[in-house]
Amino acid sequence: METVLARAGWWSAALLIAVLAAAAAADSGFAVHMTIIALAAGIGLWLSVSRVDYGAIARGVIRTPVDPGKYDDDPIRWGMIATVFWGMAGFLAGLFIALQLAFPDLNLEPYLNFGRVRPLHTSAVIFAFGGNALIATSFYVVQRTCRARLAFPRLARFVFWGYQLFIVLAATGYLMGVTQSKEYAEPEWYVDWWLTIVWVAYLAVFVGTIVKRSEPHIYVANWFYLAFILTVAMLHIVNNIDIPVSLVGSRSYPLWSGVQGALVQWWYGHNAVGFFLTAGFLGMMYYFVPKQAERPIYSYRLSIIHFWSLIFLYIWAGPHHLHYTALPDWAQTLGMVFSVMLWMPSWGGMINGLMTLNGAWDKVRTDPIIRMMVMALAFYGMSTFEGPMMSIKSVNSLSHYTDWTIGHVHSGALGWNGMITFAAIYYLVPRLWNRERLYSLRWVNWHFWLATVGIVFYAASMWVAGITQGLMWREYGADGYLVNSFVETVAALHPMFVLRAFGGLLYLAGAAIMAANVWLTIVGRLREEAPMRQAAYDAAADRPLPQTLSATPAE
Ligand code: HEM
Ligand code: HEM
Ligand SMILES: [Cu+2]
Repeated sequence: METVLARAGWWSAALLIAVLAAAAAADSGFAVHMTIIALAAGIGLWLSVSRVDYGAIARGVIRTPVDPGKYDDDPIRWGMIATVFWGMAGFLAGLFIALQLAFPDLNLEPYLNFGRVRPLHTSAVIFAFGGNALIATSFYVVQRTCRARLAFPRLARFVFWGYQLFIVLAATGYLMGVTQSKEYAEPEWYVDWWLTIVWVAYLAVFVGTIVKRSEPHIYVANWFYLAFILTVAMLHIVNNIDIPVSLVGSRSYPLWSGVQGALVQWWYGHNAVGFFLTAGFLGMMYYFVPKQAERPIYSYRLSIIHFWSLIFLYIWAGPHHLHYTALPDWAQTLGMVFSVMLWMPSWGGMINGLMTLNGAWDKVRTDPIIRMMVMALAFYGMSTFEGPMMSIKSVNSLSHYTDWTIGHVHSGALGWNGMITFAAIYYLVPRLWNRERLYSLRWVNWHFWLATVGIVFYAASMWVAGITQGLMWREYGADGYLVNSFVETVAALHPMFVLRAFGGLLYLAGAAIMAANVWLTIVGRLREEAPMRQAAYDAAADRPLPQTLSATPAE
């Protein structure tokens, strides 16, 4: 009883503060945000005093298995659903802005114009889709590899719900025009503060679980996850130091200004790629690839070298986003040199992942989940070759500001982050819900091909668009004047923008198939289907296998 009262007291206090802040708000964006927080607190209050067991209802809806199991998997199950949901939302927003670039009439002023939906897209895919995938998989992996239940279970639930609140505040803010205009760090100061609290709780749960482990060794995936959590905390705090104009308003001014501001921003932006989109997802790779392939990691020693060299080199490479700017030349060169060196550990990681399949390569033909993992690693390798190349100043003078960068971003994002996440989801969902298998493996294969063809359309059209743009911008006539006006370059890109949107549509369609597959697995349905490549196996049964297939690999 006492705890119910105490909880109701806390929720009421939060509700009261939010209502007062909404009433005193200096601008409408802040008022809307405080109203959202008040609503969240109101729901919390209702849940803590209500006699209806909403938890049981929720568990019924998402068919939580009765057996609680050895590990604390509830927040992971929610995280899987959130990942799929936000993924769909983020891809849809991506498709929408892609269509806006091709057909500008789609700019629906003011709430759905390109300038507002673009950060909605980037935050939805990186932080909502990627972030939920990282939090959920890290909680799964750390428990299994440490043989320990999550430390601080209440805090873990706070991390999940607090993070969703962060996403809602960020997304609604962009649509209302509440932004501090720092790319990938657009939320305003109070949303930043909230994320800091959630993130520290996340760190506490993760480290707490490692501390109470019953397995002496800390598996390498946990090192990558830990580097991701710690570094993102550091980046987030330093990049967001600012002074609010009013404590009840949404505006703020950053502490850093001028070229220092630019450097801090791109130290942040680049390492968000390095630690959010790379180190965290490598944590996923180091657990799920060996698991799905049922092979140990190719070289554990290489994984340690990979880890230390990657984190040491990444942190210096940020200035490659500021070539030919007011940033001192030596700093630009430093960024370039570290970027080129970064190629090596990146490929070390890719090779380590791919070679894990030694002795299991036949699975690429029969297991579409493995196929996705291989494709993810291939795109990881491709984008970490392309990146170092683009960081070379002379290359960057062509590629910078063009769609080449956009193509580079999406071969990493769609190919590497997307594919490895889809594979992890397909691995996890049947296990988390105690299902024999996925609803359909053949649907996974459909997803694989739609996504792959979608990426090819996206990346290829953006390479062409980028190089076209770069060359047209720099073309001088004999008279010394520029040959092309800007609008001519835009017109030249139109077909490429349409092709890119088509690629996005395919990618989204694949994800929709995944959402259906995941849901049907959760509700316990199984599609009747023959295993992949059954016909080939049946045929092979009648004749001797080719030499390469029958030979047992040397251990
Ligand atoms: C259906 C899939 C997707 C489509 C159609 C799509 C489309 C787009 C478009 C049109 C832009 C704006 C480009 C510009 O300003 O010229 C963009 C930017 C961006 N997208 Fe996507 N996107 C998709 C998926 C993703 C995913 C899954 C991620 C990350 C995991 C991602 C990350 C980004 C980032 C980081 C940017 C900003 C790039 C920059 O400023 O250089 N996108 N996207
Ligand atoms: C060795 C690894 C990598 C290096 C050295 C690298 C380098 C670069 C360079 C030089 C740019 C263009 C900067 C500009 O001209 O403005 C860039 C942009 C970008 N890269 Fe990479 N890249 C790497 C890997 C990746 C990966 C794996 C991803 C995604 C998963 C990624 C995501 C991005 C994003 C989002 C941008 C656009 C930033 C913006 O302007 O908004 N990069 N990268
Ligand atoms: Cu970078």
